[in-house]
Amino acid sequence: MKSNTRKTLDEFIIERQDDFQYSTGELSRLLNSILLAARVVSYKVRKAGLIDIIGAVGTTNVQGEDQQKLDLYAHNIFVETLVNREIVCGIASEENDNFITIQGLDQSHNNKYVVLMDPLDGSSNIDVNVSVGTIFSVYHRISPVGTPVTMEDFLQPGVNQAAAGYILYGTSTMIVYTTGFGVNGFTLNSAIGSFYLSHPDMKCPEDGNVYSVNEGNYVHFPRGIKNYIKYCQEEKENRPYTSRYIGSLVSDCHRNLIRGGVYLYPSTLKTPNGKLRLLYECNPMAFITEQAGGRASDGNRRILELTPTELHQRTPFYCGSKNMIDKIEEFIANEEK
Ligand SMILES: O=P(O)(O)OC[C@H]1O[C@](O)(COP(=O)(O)O)[C@@H](O)[C@@H]1O
Ligand SMILES: [Mg+2]
Ligand SMILES: [Mg+2]
Repeated sequence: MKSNTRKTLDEFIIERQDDFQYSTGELSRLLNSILLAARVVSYKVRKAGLIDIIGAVGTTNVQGEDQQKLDLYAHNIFVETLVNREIVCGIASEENDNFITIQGLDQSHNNKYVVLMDPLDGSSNIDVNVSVGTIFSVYHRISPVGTPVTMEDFLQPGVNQAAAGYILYGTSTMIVYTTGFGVNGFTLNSAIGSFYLSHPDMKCPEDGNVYSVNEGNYVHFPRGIKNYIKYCQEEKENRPYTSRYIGSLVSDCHRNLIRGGVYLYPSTLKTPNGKLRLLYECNPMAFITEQAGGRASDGNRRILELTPTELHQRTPFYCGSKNMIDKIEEFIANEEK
């Protein structure tokens, strides 16, 4: 179907405005701001090899990771865009130790939403031209409007998310998001600068034959996960499964969302809480995956029901096709017997 006969994301947002709780158009404007920033970042990513945006800055973030130029560029573009559009009262980002308080042009602290984000996901793939992404999570504040945003506004369980999504800078630039009424994907026609509905009502197959895990860490994995990986590699039924690991959470989860499959980032002896961050990686990907009929777990509990205690806390993460997550939990439970 030719792009100009498809629905644009702007039209889609207006049409679905009444889905939003507290529907005052603010969440629509917030989503539009994220789209604006995504276009700017996408433009930079697509010519990363030609301009001085590759490589490390020389600083580290609160997780001790070397910050890439594109990490900070994306962080600054999203923060600037959200601040200037007067919609959020606070922002938390992987690239900032603490949350950012946005008081608003009239210093009234009247805005209602907080945004948590991973401005550039898959940083290790930036300078080798492999797909990367941006992940965002939106909550309605719990502190009173008119007062400065608080840490509690960010430390909400994932079930409270008003919206979540990711932008994938891959063969094309896409945005996939949910507001709790299903999952839809839109592709950017960069010649026109509009996102068009390309993946309506996305559904994650209950089963798949792909597993995504960094097997380089195998020796450090818990027994249950080692057993599950052996199970994936067995010559039985529709196995062995295919191993696919891009090393960008957004890209691996996007593939599994469309074709079925499972992404695993287990705890290891070195990192007992795994690597991925609960608030701006796991919660938004879990909300999207569940809304598409998949599942997301820390091996025992539903990710969305975890109660956060720190802004940058990590959690083991298993996400994807429902029956495959059930199987992983089974292997972990058997290990614990
Ligand atoms: O290199 P590893 O340890 O397998 O980790 C890869 C994972 O780490 C991440 O890169 C972490 O995200 P950031 O790039 O945003 O820090 C995920 O995208 C990816 O799935
Ligand atoms: Mg990330
Ligand atoms: Mg990142």
